[in-house]
Amino acid sequence: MAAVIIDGKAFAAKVRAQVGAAVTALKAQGITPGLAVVLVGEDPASQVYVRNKHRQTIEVGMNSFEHRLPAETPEADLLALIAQLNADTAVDGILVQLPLPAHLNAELVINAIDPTKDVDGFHIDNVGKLVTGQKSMVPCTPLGSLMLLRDSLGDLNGLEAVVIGRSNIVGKPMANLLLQQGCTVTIAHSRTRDLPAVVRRADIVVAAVGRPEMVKGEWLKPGATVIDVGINRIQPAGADKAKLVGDCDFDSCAAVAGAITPVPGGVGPMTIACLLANTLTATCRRYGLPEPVGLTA
Ligand SMILES: Nc1nc(=O)c2c([nH]1)NC[C@@H]1CN(c3ccc(C(=O)N[C@@H](CCC(=O)O)C(=O)O)cc3)C=[N+]21
Repeated sequence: MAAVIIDGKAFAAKVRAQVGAAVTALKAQGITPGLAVVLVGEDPASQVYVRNKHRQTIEVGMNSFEHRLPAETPEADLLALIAQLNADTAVDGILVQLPLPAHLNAELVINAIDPTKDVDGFHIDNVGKLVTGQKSMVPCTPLGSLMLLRDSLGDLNGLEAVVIGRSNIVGKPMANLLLQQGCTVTIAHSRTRDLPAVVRRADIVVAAVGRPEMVKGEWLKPGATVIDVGINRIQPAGADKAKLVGDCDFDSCAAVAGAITPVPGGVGPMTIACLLANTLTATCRRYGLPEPVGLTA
């Protein structure tokens, strides 16, 4: 069996086009959504992401406010910037790029963001709302993954889903979204006994562990839908260039799965598209306008 390759790049372009059309309509009413991105320090990977976010924010017609702070920024200064962005009426969404330098308390910083502007969905209010099924801002990577799953499978009710990874930014919110969709959800992690046997039950596998090519095709139930959230830069032996791989061993998984997301070109582009979708949603809620259709959980 050869799996369908889920084209996250193309799907993300469609999401951005829908966001762009909605932004055009908002602008006709005098509203321009604004996204503020805060980057502390000079992590090279983070710089690339922040640049991509900035470019795509402009492309959909939103205002992009970038704040680059030195790595040694005191916590009080960062909190002061967040307070300023919370109060700024031109700012509808705020994202503080993670990871933060070690001297900064990420939990404290995230929870200082106005939850209605928390387009990452990491604020404790949004986490609590997601878990209890209240309207919230939903983390971008899980939201993007859910959009791809719904597009591939339609109704998810009753399906067995295994999420590998229990992080606050992917594993836990993903599991909650799938539960809300009526899936029977298992969260597997580094302490899980016999991971291959657990994965073999799954109609849906979401791999978010950060271990290059860990999930093998032999682990999968034939026909399973595989969402690979991993983005790992590896240096293949003998090659001079680093290569991007997921948490799934793509070739062996694609031979068994019914559908699978590639890396790159799968979940990654959906993450940024959903950041823009969340910024649009936050703007609509703020002005009491109808929310965009199909861009929320
Ligand atoms: N507060 C916060 N929110 C985030 O959402 C957040 C963050 N911090 N810190 C870093 C991670 C990482 N992240 C990615 C976004 C897009 C791609 C993406 O577009 N990837 C492309 C290729 C990227 C490449 O070539 O390096 C792809 O998979 O096709 C990847 C990773 C968002 N993050």
